[in-house]
Amino acid sequence: MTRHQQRVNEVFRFFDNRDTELGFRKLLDCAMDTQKMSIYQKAIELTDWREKNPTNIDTLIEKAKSLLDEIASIQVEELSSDNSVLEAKNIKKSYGSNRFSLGPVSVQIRKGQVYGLVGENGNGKTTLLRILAKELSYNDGSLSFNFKDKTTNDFDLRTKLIYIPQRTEKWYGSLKDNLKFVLSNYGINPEENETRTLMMIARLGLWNYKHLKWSELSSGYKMRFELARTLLRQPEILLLDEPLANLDVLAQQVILEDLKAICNSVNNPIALILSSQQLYEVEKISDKVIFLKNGQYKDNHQTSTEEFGDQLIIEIDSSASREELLSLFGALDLHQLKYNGGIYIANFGIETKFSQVLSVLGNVDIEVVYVRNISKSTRRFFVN
Ligand SMILES: Nc1ncnc2c1ncn2[C@@H]1O[C@H](COP(=O)(O)OP(=O)(O)OP(=O)(O)O)[C@@H](O)[C@H]1O
Repeated sequence: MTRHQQRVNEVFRFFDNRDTELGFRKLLDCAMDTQKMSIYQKAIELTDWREKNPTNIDTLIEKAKSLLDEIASIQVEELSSDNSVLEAKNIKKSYGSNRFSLGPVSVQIRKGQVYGLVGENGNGKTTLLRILAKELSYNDGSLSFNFKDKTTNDFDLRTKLIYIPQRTEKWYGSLKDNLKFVLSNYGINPEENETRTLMMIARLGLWNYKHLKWSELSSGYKMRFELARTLLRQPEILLLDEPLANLDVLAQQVILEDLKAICNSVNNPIALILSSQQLYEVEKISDKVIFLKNGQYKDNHQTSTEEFGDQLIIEIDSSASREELLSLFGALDLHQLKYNGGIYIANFGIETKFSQVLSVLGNVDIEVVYVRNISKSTRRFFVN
């Protein structure tokens, strides 16, 4: 079975389980992979129908499955993503006027992979992203790309390697017209331009916003517009600086899930590196997390053994006093209990199991807001 067929089957299961929200977004991903304008048009019509008939779920499922049948029968060209598309080796950078220095940083990423770049403010995330985007020079190391076709000029490079900064520029006119303008620069004929633009608008959840102006969009939808504009150009590497800033938690989860799915396209996979302060959300979708502290790079996996061994590290939000917790954990192999910004961080020996900690906490009458096992999360770098 091809990867395309596997993806289509997965979407069928979403509709079988009446999960039409995520299912519909995944259906649009599969439709986009076909690169067939006739399929795009049907997906666009279905999006419009769905917006006009939000409560008619049974008919939606029927219509979606019929389109899926058609999508399944189409041969989709699968692009191999075995080799890394970007390789940075021992990159170093320092700003003359500032004591800050970055690196050495080495990164290797393949298409279809998502890397999360995390770290506190001022630790070099933007600097690294801009270096990888070839927007900023570096002092030492090397940076190489392995694109599908050779890049011939700067415009070509800027199509394949796209960096979206934290603050984007204001635009004029309607959202849809701005998106159509992108494709007109690539000499796409008007009919195909309309179809590709509407398809992207549908996929990025912008259907009801397509006639709005910049000033009428919330920051979340401005970010979605930027992504639509970028994805229309079919980049191979996408570097996003803080795409989650100003989004509420739910919107963050939805956009991350969308990004992951879009980057995993069978036909046009993208290597994505995104910086964020939203540690847990980013960790959930990332293939790898890069942590920067004072410009120094930490590989989550490697550093775990060097700094923490196989300790069990637990974060607890509780109004219990330190003494109460110390006495509770007395029977377990507790190495350290720190109070950190309103929450406790407890380090236990490798013999202690998370289930034992949960059991101890569950057997007493103290208030616990949450307990989280951060032994493998980059969160432990932040709190130590
Ligand atoms: N053009 C510049 N000239 C001198 N110093 C700079 C320049 N740009 C950034 N810096 C310094 O480099 C350091 C890293 O900045 P950078 O913007 O890369 O961090 P960041 O992790 O992206 O921060 P934030 O999360 O706040 O955006 C900071 O100390 C910053 O002041």
